[in-house]
Amino acid sequence: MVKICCIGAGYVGGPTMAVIALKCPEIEVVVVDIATPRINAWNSDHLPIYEPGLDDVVKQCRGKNLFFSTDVEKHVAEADIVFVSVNTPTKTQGLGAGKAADLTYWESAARMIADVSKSDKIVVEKSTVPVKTAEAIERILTHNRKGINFTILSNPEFLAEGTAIQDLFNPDRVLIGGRETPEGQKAIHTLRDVYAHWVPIDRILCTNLWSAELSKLAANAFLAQRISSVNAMSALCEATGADVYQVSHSIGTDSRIGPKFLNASVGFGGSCFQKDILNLVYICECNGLPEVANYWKQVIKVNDYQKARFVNRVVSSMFNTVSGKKIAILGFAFKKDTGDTRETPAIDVCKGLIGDKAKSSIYDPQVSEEQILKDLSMKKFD
Ligand SMILES: NC(=O)C1=CN([C@@H]2O[C@H](COP(=O)(O)OP(=O)(O)OC[C@H]3O[C@@H](n4cnc5c(N)ncnc54)[C@H](O)[C@@H]3O)[C@@H](O)[C@H]2O)C=CC1
Ligand SMILES: O=C(O)[C@H]1O[C@H](OP(=O)(O)OP(=O)(O)OC[C@H]2O[C@@H](n3ccc(=O)[nH]c3=O)[C@H](O)[C@@H]2O)[C@H](O)[C@@H](O)[C@@H]1O
Repeated sequence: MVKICCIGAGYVGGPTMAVIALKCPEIEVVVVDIATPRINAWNSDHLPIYEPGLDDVVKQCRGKNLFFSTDVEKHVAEADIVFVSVNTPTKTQGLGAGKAADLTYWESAARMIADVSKSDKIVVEKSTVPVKTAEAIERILTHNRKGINFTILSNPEFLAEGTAIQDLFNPDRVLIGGRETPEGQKAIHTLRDVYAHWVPIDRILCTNLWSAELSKLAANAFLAQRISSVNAMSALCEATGADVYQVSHSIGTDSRIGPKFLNASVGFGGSCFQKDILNLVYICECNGLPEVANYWKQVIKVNDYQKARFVNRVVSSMFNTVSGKKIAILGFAFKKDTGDTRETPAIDVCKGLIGDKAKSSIYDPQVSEEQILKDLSMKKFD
């Protein structure tokens, strides 16, 4: 029996592994995490994340071939394939602070894998990481390998929160990058066979390691860039009397542009778009490409502009002050069908309104009052 262990029971690790377990009944999947409350929640009736359809999938396979555990070392040691799906937030201190990805969690997971392994393993980068991370991880893994062979693959995840289960059941593509060596190609085939249980083979794209790593950052940058483009247009629409919905629809019917991701908004949020673009900007700067870095930086600048513009419009439309005025804010998470508030534009909007002394009443069916208060009390980079 093939054994899979996934390090990191978060928004990606949990749903992804639950779907692998469901679709591959002959594979044992164990999701491990250092956060005991999170693992306890995965083992309870109240899963730690809200995602439509997730409860059903977990209920079908938990205790059969899907397990959640805090015994990280034991399950990593026993696994044939180790997915690493730990968080890779923006660095808040030191070199590259405010831009570069913080790989502390990744590095400590890699060191632990190297320490506890007693058999050959395929180590899969599931987290979004800077291009060339696999090279550094390989160095860590092979440093004290005691004759053990580690083969590293990049298999970035493209699910969106709120539709994770649907995206995992029916992905546009699965991307697997590996070394162009016999061992690398063999590992790619092993992982491809896992996904081939339910994903048509022509949707499983196999590339070299660096293309897979960079494609993930590029995909998020392109998606976010569309939103900033339409949001920039929305400012011009407001100035000229054009209607941004009509403009979006009109351009989206051009099959070369396509209709998706053209909804003007208060700005994109979520744990990844901003983080991944900042990371891309940093990589460009490190590679001596300031023009390319500046191009992508603009996507974030327009997003910040859109959030500020929204608050200013609300305030100016109410006689230039919202002081003492009661404002209802419906929805606090960064999008519908999730309870995730990481980088939600609602934080900037609420802070802007509260800063002007509005009396805000905030409600979101998936976000607790405690979480809202915590988010509103934090400074950026807390
Ligand atoms: N959230 C999303 O929709 C998507 C996220 N990603 C990427 O996937 C990665 C994970 O993201 P999320 O699941 O959202 O993060 P998360 O923060 O929800 O989960 C990460 C988990 O890893 C655990 N962890 C950290 N270090 C550990 C260690 N050494 N050993 C065991 N557990 C450890 C943490 O306790 C946490 O529960 C990130 O790189 C992110 O950019 C990619 C696609 C979609
Ligand atoms: O790497 C990641 O974390 C993921 O990031 C995004 O997924 P996610 O952030 O979960 O959600 P999206 O549906 O992409 O929405 C992101 C933000 O953009 C906003 N948005 C989206 C679409 C649009 O047309 N306009 C717009 O403002 C949403 O409201 C939301 O705040 C990508 O869509 C996923 O493919 C990727 O795997």
